[in-house]
Amino acid sequence: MTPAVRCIGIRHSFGEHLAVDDVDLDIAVGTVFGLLGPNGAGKTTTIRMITTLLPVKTGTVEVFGLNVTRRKMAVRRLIGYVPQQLSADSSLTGRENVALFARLFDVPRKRRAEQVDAALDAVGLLGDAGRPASGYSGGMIRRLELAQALVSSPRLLILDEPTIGLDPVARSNVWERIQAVRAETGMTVLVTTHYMDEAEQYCERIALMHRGRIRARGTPTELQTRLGPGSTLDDVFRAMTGEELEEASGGMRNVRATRRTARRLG
Ligand SMILES: Nc1ncnc2c1ncn2[C@@H]1O[C@H](COP(=O)(O)OP(=O)(O)OP(=O)(O)O)[C@@H](O)[C@H]1O
Repeated sequence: MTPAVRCIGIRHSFGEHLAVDDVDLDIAVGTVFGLLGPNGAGKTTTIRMITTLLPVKTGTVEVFGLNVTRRKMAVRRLIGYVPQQLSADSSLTGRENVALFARLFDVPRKRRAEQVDAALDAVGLLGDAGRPASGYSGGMIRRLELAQALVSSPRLLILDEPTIGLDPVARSNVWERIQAVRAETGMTVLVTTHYMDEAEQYCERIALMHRGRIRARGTPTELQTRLGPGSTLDDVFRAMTGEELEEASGGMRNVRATRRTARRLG
């Protein structure tokens, strides 16, 4: 069966810096796939190539068998994308925000109102849809962004760090919504995260990325079993890279990224 995503030998450089280095990925239709790694591993750059936002200069990317370079517009129609940066407008209501995306993504006019409400309902925001997003909590904003991505009924949902900066309750709430929509629609989900516990709990398959390369892949259990009983994904990461995840994701960059998110949600 044609996979939802296939990357073969993709590379991307920013100047001299090789951010994505010979990455192969195969994501089966209907899977929740986690691309894991610390800040700066190359996860966002990989995702931006899959979503057609960055050109694929080396290697090949296909989404449901469509080449992202040759069939850019067709690929975009299949994808719902929740980026790390703020994509909701705080001056608009929840419903207006989702309606804007419905227009952007060419949801047929006749079906728009119905699909906007269905997307808001799927993320548990129908009751708050008439309020300006400026009054939403961080978790509600993330769920609103999820509704924006879902309104076009994508076959592939891509989420870049969907729960960064959220408290544990809001984090599990976002995940429950993602899982419910997935169960109902059979949509494929590609998610990046550096929360290993979330990957263990919610992802069926994962790839561990570090310094531009995939260092390990498999189901969470397969990866943990390779190291022996009681191992966590943090242990796997350490064994693959020789570094602590904390160390690898530490420093100013991490602080800046967290602050950026906190500001955006605050
Ligand atoms: N526009 C850019 N210009 C220059 N360098 C960049 C750019 N975007 C990313 N990089 C660099 O490429 C590398 C990979 O970044 P990327 O954002 O893909 O990592 P990431 O795993 O998604 O981490 P994060 O969660 O912090 O975004 C990093 O070293 C980063 O500094």
